Amino acid sequence: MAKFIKSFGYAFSGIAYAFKSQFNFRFHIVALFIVGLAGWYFQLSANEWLWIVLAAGIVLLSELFNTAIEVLVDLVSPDIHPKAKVIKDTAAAAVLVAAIAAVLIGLIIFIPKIAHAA
Ligand SMILES: Nc1ncnc2c1ncn2[C@@H]1O[C@H](COP(=O)(O)OP(=O)(O)OP(=O)(O)O)[C@@H](O)[C@H]1O
Repeated sequence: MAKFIKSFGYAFSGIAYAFKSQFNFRFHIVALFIVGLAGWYFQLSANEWLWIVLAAGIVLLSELFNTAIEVLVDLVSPDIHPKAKVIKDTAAAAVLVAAIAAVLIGLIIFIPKIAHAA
């Protein structure tokens, strides 16, 4: 049990590192908070919340992997290397793809509600 709790501590320290070091991670947390407030205001259905949770999870997951990959590349290749560039750029692209999907999901859910309220 102590080992299980300890592993949570390690995971939270990873989240804390990403939060402190990555502007994008903080930006996505703020965006998620705003989406949460909007969801509460528009009284989203359970299905709509599921999509929001999935989108947010994928964005934060990709941010955390991107952070881990950046640190790993800096560790193994502190000097400039074309492959280090490809690895970092591809990891960043994964975040971009997740963020675009999340924005599209947000638009599909919120645009009809905003149009209806206007
Ligand atoms: N060792 C390297 N060799 C070649 N290109 C690199 C290297 N490190 C970084 N780069 C290039 O610079 C870009 C930015 O790298 P950096 O490590 O600053 O990441 P970042 O996305 O700006 O993250 P951070 O949030 O840490 O600033 C990378 O996407 C890559 O194109």
